[in-house]
Amino acid sequence: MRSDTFGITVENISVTYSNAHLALYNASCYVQSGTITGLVGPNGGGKSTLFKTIMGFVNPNQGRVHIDGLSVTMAQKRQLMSYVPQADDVDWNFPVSVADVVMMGRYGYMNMLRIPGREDRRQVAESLERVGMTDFCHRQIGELSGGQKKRAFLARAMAQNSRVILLDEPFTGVDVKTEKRIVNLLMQLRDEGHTILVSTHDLASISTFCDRTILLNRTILAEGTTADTFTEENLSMTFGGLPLSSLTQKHSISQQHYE
Ligand SMILES: Nc1ncnc2c1ncn2[C@@H]1O[C@H](COP(=O)(O)OP(=O)(O)OP(=O)(O)O)[C@@H](O)[C@H]1O
Repeated sequence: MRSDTFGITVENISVTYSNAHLALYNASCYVQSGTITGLVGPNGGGKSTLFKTIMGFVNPNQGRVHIDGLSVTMAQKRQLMSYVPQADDVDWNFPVSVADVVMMGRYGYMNMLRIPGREDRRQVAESLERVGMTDFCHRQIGELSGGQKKRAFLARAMAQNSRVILLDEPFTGVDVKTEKRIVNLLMQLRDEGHTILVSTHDLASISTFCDRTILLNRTILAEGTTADTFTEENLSMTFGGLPLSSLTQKHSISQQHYE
């Protein structure tokens, strides 16, 4: 397909977990370079699985992923992608400070001893400043609010300075002001040339900041510009026949609930 181009190319990916659950089936999509692309689908629809496959944390049983034309392994080596995980995927009891977490984004640039240099410290300070977390840099990560945790992990992704940034539900549990702040940062990063893929259950805000949208329910159901893709018909297909008005309210929708 478009593996020679910039952006993320996902071709015919299927993922089966060890419990035999088929989380993704024959999924193909293209995340265009230099855009913010929203990834939308019901709970259990496979969004995190797609992120983890792109990051190389999960191995597909079929299909291929390319990031800026490179295989996942090569893209990892070149620090091409960074990941802001869902809050549930993080051990908040791990005894590290906010500054330590953000410095982890620089590990790929350090030698085995992981002694930060001047540029590493500068990038960490700048990233903390941009997410408004400088005053919290010595705080243990377990002692942060939900919104502060998201901002700390976004700062880590920014310090990594990778072209591609994946964010798994960055708005869950954050207040309106923090959501706006994160959206503004994502738009700045997009304008600086980063490629951003973001999953969210906040359907009401998708059309305000996502250039493109991918609809996923175990496979890709629709993709394209948000104006073309984010239609009542496509959303009904993805979420199983619910009216648009009920979907664009700020809540998450369980696949099982509507099956
Ligand atoms: N490690 C795992 N082992 C077995 N099954 C898994 C594993 N991780 C996820 N699943 C299953 O795969 C399916 C897809 O999960 P995934 O986390 O990718 O969905 P999601 O779209 O991110 O959901 P949500 O919106 O709730 O975050 C679900 O049915 C889930 O139960």
